[in-house]
Amino acid sequence: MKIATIIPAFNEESRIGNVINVVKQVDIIDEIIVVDDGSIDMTYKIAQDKGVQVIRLKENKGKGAAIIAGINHTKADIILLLDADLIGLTPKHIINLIKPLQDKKYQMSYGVFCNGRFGTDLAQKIIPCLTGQRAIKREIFEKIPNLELTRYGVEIALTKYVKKNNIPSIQILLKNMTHVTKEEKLGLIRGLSARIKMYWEVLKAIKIFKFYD
Ligand SMILES: O=c1ccn([C@@H]2O[C@H](COP(=O)(O)OP(=O)(O)O)[C@@H](O)[C@H]2O)c(=O)[nH]1
Ligand SMILES: O=C(O)[C@@H](COP(=O)(O)O)O[C@H]1O[C@H](CO)[C@@H](O)[C@H](O)[C@H]1O
Repeated sequence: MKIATIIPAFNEESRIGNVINVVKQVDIIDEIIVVDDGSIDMTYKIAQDKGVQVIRLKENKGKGAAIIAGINHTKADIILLLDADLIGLTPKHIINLIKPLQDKKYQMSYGVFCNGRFGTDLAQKIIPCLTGQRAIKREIFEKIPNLELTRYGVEIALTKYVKKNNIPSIQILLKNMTHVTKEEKLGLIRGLSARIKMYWEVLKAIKIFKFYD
């Protein structure tokens, strides 16, 4: 089974290189696709210089659209989604996410931070489905309408669909991992505002995808 890693990235110039370096160490990964979602920093150039496939969206269309743009660029059977701002990612984390699908026991795995940092651990303990670290069979994406419109709601849409259709999925603990928060990226005020916008998009996805309930 072909495996493609898709990394949606919006203004991640100082973080994306580390994530790409780790993915490149995992030899079961056939493709690495970074989707630059309308960044205004050097995300595109840094990813390109790492020698991976980079898709550049002319304007920011949101995480859901970025992921779909990446999926439309590959024929891989298994899609590994990773955020561009991860801290502590190792090849073992990646293999642990992919193995349940390679063994054909599950069609989706989703990673939950633990022993990383209190804040990000807690956030994912409270709402484990809000995680960008997932391995998913490609055909699942093809069955969910309008994923490209979900922005930060993409994880909700995926989770709802999998639950609604009793698709076997498994939670994978991502030990000693965390990610850079919006406040750390943008400062307190802009970070908080971006967080509120994110949770609004998540709530909209819960409402839109209600019929998957
Ligand atoms: O409009 C957006 C917003 C976010 N992202 C990417 O989606 C991932 C998760 O976003 P973010 O880090 O903001 O979410 P958080 O992990 O902070 O909830 C990161 O790789 C972002 O660069 C994106 O591609 N487009
Ligand atoms: O962990 C969380 O509470 C949120 C917000 O993380 P930040 O503190 O803003 O980095 O991030 C999760 O939810 C997002 C929306 O579904 C996903 O895009 C992230 O991948 C996920 O880490």
